[in-house]
Amino acid sequence: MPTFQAFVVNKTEAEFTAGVETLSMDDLPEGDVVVRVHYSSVNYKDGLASIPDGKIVKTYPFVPGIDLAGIVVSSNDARFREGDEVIATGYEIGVTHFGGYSEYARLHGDWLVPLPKGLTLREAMAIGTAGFTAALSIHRLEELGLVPERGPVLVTGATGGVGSLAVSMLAKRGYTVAASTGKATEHDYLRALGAKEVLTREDVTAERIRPLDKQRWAAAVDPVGGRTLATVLSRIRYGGAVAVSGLTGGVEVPTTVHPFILRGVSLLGIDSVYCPMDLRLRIWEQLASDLKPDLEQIVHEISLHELPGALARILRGELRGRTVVRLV
Ligand SMILES: C=CC(=O)SCCNC(=O)CCNC(=O)[C@H](O)C(C)(C)COP(=O)(O)OP(=O)(O)OC[C@H]1O[C@@H](n2cnc3c(N)ncnc32)[C@H](O)[C@@H]1OP(=O)(O)O
Ligand SMILES: NC(=O)C1=CN([C@@H]2O[C@H](COP(=O)(O)OP(=O)(O)OC[C@H]3O[C@@H](n4cnc5c(N)ncnc54)[C@H](O)[C@@H]3O)[C@@H](O)[C@H]2O)C=CC1
Repeated sequence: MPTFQAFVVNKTEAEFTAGVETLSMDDLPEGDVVVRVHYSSVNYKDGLASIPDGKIVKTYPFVPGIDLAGIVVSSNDARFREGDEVIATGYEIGVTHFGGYSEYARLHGDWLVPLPKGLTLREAMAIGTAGFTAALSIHRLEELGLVPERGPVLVTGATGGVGSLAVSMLAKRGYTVAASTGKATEHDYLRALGAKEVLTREDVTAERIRPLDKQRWAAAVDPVGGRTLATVLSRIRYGGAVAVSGLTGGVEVPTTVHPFILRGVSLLGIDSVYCPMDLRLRIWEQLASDLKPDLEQIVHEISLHELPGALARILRGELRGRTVVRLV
């Protein structure tokens, strides 16, 4: 039986291990489509899946990787045929179902998105869950009426995956982008992506969060959460909105009702994982066309063997932009 390489995490009462192992097709979970994975990517959630108490992985041994893109090698699902290029992100992938850090994956056809014209498999993974989340955030804000004329849009955690892609997409769409980062060395990177103003983490995370503060931004894309989200809510302009997707800055949000009831501010929750397939397909089409970000400035490529270092770095907030994992 043919064997292949995968990054496997295992947790027993005695120890936690993580590393590249040789697997066979019989090790893969059930599913109707087998994919030769060409690229995967590194997301914050994958970082959590690679540590003992990340609360992502439920059963061990396990292959993490919430994103993958590759070519169908066999299919019992009439919608997919050998040779089709596909993307899979979210659902149970890399959480309860073996994920993308593997040369082969067996998946449910319901989770697969045909690779849209205008994207390569590598570009699809440079976007990945992070870019999909940034695009979904922009889509939800625009559904609520956001247009460039409304005023500047803030992106928090701006050098990260969601953040970098949001800055690039918003700037290409004509928005005036303010980007906040804790990395003093990355201001030029953010300006190159299209940010007009670069703020520090402290600028957007107040020591004392006021119920209402000076109105600054028409909207915000926020993958940070925590005290940053509470501060940003108090500074959103009348009728504006914040699309929150993440928790790198913490899960407790010490806000009040005031921004919501006195300024009509909306808080939009962004979930990429169970995003319905019809909307998912529309967002990927946009990512391949009018929302396609400038990926080459953002992407960095690694091998399966370099994953442990990248996963540790994303948890320390040290990765810049997007990291794709090459499996071919
Ligand atoms: C790409 C996406 C992301 O990056 S999202 C950010 C990464 N995700 C996380 O950090 C979440 C990690 N999980 C946790 O911290 C915990 O599971 C929890 C705080 C979300 C909930 O913990 P708790 O111990 O309070 O409850 P349970 O784990 O028993 O779950 C209660 C209830 O919620 C359902 N649930 C759990 N996780 C999720 C999820 N990710 N999405 C949707 N629903 C979830 C779980 O099934 C339980 O429901 P029930 O009907 O009672 O079975
Ligand atoms: N809701 C959803 O469907 C999704 C949620 N997410 C969440 O979004 C967040 C970002 O994900 P990625 O872009 O993949 O991660 P990333 O690590 O690439 O980006 C996170 C950014 O936050 C910054 N950061 C870290 N600690 C911080 C702090 N205390 N205060 C302010 N900034 C801080 C980092 O420096 C980095 O720039 C994560 O919490 C992730 O779980 C990501 C994708 C989908």
